[in-house]
Amino acid sequence: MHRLYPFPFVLRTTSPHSRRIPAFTPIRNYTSQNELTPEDLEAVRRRRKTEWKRRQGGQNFLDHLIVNIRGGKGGNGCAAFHREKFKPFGPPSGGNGGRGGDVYFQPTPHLTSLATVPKRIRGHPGGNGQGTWQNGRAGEPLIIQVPLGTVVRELPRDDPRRAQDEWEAEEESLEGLTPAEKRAKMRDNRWVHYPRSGEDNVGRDTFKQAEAALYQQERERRLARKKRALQEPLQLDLDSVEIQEQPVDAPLGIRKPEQLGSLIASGGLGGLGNPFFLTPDNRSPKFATRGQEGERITLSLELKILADVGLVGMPNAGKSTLLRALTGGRVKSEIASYAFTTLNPIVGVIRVAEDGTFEGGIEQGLVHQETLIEKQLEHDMMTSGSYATAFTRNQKSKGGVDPLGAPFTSGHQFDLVETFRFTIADNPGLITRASENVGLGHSFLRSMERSLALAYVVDLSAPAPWDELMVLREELEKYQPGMSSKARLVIANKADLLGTDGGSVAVEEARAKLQRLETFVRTEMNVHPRAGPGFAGEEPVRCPLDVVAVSAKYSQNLQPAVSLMRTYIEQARNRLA
Ligand SMILES: Nc1nc2c(ncn2[C@@H]2O[C@H](COP(=O)(O)OP(=O)(O)OP(=O)(O)O)[C@@H](O)[C@H]2O)c(=O)[nH]1
Ligand SMILES: [Mg+2]
Repeated sequence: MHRLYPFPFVLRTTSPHSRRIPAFTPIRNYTSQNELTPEDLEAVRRRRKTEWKRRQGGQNFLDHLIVNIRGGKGGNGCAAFHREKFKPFGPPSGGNGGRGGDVYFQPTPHLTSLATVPKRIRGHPGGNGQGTWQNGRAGEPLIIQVPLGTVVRELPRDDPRRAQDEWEAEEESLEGLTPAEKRAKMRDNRWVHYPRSGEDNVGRDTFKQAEAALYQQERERRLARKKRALQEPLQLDLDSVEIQEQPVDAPLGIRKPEQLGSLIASGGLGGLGNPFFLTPDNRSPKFATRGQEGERITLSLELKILADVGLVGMPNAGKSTLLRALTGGRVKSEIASYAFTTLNPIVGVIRVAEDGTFEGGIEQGLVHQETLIEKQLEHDMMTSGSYATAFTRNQKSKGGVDPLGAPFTSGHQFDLVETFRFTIADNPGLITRASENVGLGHSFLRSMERSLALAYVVDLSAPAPWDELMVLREELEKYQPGMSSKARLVIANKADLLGTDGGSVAVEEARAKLQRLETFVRTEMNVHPRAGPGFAGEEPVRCPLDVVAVSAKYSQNLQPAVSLMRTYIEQARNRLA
């Protein structure tokens, strides 16, 4: 049957020409309820553009996915009779079908994106039964690995993205047939007949009884499934890896318990062979049942990136540079002077030592260039052979003279004194009207909902950095009322660009600008905006913010920022504990 979709562009075909269908194909034959307003079209166009941007550039990071899953189909039962010399009427000997394979989700720490999870998952089918009482083999369980921190939710029955269940699919395939044709087709889908006895079977009472019982069981199963989906829809928070230890005194030769994960969709039962239908008044049943369809379920998967601190800022504020500086260049976040360099969140780990130093702060004067320049430098060094005599990271930390640079004096055995570590997420830039999905939208903010603290990053060299702050706060509030109260810190980046000529006037100006920013934050930003339904009529929440001026590019003044972040995290963790 041809279906009329409200959006012509959601139709997926394998034809290469389908890509050329413009997004705004005129839509004809529209009923009034399908009428699309220009705003709808604009919203859809923006969503598609956002998705396209997020996927381009080889970054196949995915944090939200809808998957359709089917358990494996059970194998068919067999209708056969035992044949042996001098035994003219052997007993029925058809084997049962094997059970369909179940589908499991197993969380694994090795994955960081949902990109590897297939959108359509089919369990393995069970084998068919055969003559001489041979049962079919059971379908192997299918284990799908998902990243740790995946939240699995079953889509409710009224969600348009939900795929049909097996009965709805059958009903649709029967549409337009006469009742007799429907009955015949349904019978075909459920029964296997002994050769040349189909018509004869259908007229017999024993078959009719068996058929009625089968339909009855099916109705009960369908009802039970509906009830389960309504009362206890599947909801899983896969944030721990299951570890099953084999007891140490287990006897030799016992197989290790297999780690399957969480059961998502069970396979269908195998069909029954004809011996099952043997009764006192039917000594040669010439029919068997087919295997049942596996359970069908549509799930929404969401990946929670768990970072303690999230960086929020306009494009080009220097968030990626800051992440590189804080992690001592370990995180290769891409840096470039154009907007929207970062397309997906990136998480880095900051390791803090006992005395407050952190890994990124050890090598003084480290400069974080733009990715392109850095690659060129690396290439030049590679071709000139300078790497041949260079020290490795570990050699450097043991003290000694690096042939490439100045003597390395710190001798910091970092791993020995690390006392605190936290994670920090670099995010794509947020701009005005991001909450309306302009720019890269705000979908990445989802992963920041769970951050313990947020830090605004602004460009201090911009004419009015305070305006950026207002926009950022407003967008956070529009995304989720109350979210901006998580922000604790304002990082005024690119401080190196102020007072560059060294003249006292320029330095004074720079100081005045920073002071103005601090005053603005103290007076305008310390009270939570009373936006959103949850905040109407409540006392304004006080949320004082700290301001730190840094230069991410030249790794300067980062230590105060790190110790402040550490304080927020410790406070938040204590509150949670
Ligand atoms: N002078 C100076 N330039 C900086 C500093 N931090 C970043 N930059 C430059 O600012 C530009 C943007 O830096 P990114 O780190 O890519 O900015 P971003 O905020 O991650 O940008 P998006 O990913 O597009 O949102 C680059 O050209 C950096 O070299 C700094 O402290 N001083
Ligand atoms: Mg960036």
